[in-house]
Amino acid sequence: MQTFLNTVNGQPVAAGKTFDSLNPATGEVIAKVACSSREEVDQAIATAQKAQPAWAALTDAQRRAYLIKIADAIKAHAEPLAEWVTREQGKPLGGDGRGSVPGSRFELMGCEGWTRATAAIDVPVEVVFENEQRRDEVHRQPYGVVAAIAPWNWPLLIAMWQIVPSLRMGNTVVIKPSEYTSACSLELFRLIAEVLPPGVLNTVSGFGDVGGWLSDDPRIGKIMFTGSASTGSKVAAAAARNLTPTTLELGGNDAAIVLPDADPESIAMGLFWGAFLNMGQTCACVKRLYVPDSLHDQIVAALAKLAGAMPMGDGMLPGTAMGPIQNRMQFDKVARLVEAARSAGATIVCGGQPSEGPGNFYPLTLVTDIKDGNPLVDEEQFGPVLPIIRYTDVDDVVAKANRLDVGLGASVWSRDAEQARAVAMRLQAGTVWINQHGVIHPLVPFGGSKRSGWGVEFGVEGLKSVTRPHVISMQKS
Ligand SMILES: NC(=O)C1=CN([C@@H]2O[C@H](COP(=O)(O)OP(=O)(O)OC[C@H]3O[C@@H](n4cnc5c(N)ncnc54)[C@H](O)[C@@H]3O)[C@@H](O)[C@H]2O)C=CC1
Ligand SMILES: O=Cc1ccc(S(=O)(=O)O)cc1
Repeated sequence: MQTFLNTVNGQPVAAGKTFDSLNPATGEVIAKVACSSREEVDQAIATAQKAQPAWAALTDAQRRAYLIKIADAIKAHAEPLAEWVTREQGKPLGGDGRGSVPGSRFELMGCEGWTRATAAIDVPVEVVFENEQRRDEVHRQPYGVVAAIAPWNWPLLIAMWQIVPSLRMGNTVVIKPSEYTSACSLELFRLIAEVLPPGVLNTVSGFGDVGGWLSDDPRIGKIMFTGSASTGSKVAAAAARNLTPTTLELGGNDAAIVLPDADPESIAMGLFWGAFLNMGQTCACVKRLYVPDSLHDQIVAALAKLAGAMPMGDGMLPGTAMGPIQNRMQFDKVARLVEAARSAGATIVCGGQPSEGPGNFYPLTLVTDIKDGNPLVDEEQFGPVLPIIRYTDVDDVVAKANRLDVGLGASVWSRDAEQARAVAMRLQAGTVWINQHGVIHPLVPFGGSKRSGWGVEFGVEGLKSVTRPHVISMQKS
């Protein structure tokens, strides 16, 4: 069985302790993964620190050229990487074209596309003030070593969102993948490190303690964390001790509001994938669907029809549209929330019973006759379950959408763009989509409001977030 190793200074690090990586579709052990010791974390940070000045001294054009090499390497290895993602994360291989199931190949296409798009962004020097006496320019300087801590839901894509902007702006990186998806991640990082100067991208792996050692190190110039709010708050506490600037991308509980003029048939597919992309294991998935009384039955029927048409199984098998839940912790959470809803009298329209046999398979589940306050509505399920809640009054539904302490995304669905925009403007979320949900873009800032995070990723703002401003202020006369 293959053991996946860390890469430090461009070299594999011999494994001391290892842990198992499981296939969520079968429960089988598919790989061994090195577990970093405290000394190895220390060494990875020291290596990144040593390599950083030379990396920052390259011109922006040279670093952009490295990003293109990274994109080319991803493209060249996309298929085996996609297979590892499917075996370890569970999402189906799917396709990479319009109309195909968005699975591992889609994730790899995103990794490549995001890298190329980030290489193409300009971050010009800003002249913020100029008159006859003075000129003030804002340049950007890298923070130094970025500590990146990644989750298991989109293990490669989210890691790329941390690595690529950091490198582009002259930082070096130490990244820790989730313990649930380390094999596919370490393989990607190894391939990327191969095309970079030694020490520019380094990896550590293991459990929460490894993430803790990394985020609590005073040599770290910037932390980029994606994961749960509870871990995010531990990372923030470590960052506070060292005064380390930190970006946090945490969970959400996105509301989608269908307005009474919407056409159920034409929005059903967008709502479906908005809720069930990656089996709902996506931060910016619809987690609560609010529908007007007048459209309730039509929307429920249209979503149930789509749910019934999605074959679920091992993502390596052709034709699979939906895979397993990635891990038992998440599976148990989903099962508990559905049971809580059922015992409170909710209707389980479809799904609701875990499949027999090996693997973390949980059917696509639609739940109606449920209200705000039920744990299935109020807690982020992060799985293949969607509560559908009736409403009659738009002011009331806006208040419901805004009542939780998280605010990553939200969406409004209507035939009338202006009416939808007016509702969108009242929603408390980092992004409010209209007639789509979770459709992120490499040039558009993405981040949470309230307790869904700190800061944004993507676009110019994302690049600025891995730098500090450096003001050059000149007297002219
Ligand atoms: N915003 C997002 O993109 C994501 C949010 N989530 C949310 O998080 C929940 C649990 O997902 P997990 O991946 O288990 O999240 P998690 O927060 O437990 O883990 C995320 C990463 O943090 C690391 N970590 C754990 N303890 C740490 C510590 N004390 N210091 C530093 N790093 C530490 C983990 O090893 C992993 O690499 C989900 O139910 C979902 O609600 C999960 C994945 C992505
Ligand atoms: O399209 C892919 C995609 C969309 C959202 C996210 S998350 O919200 O950051 O989890 C991940 C991948």
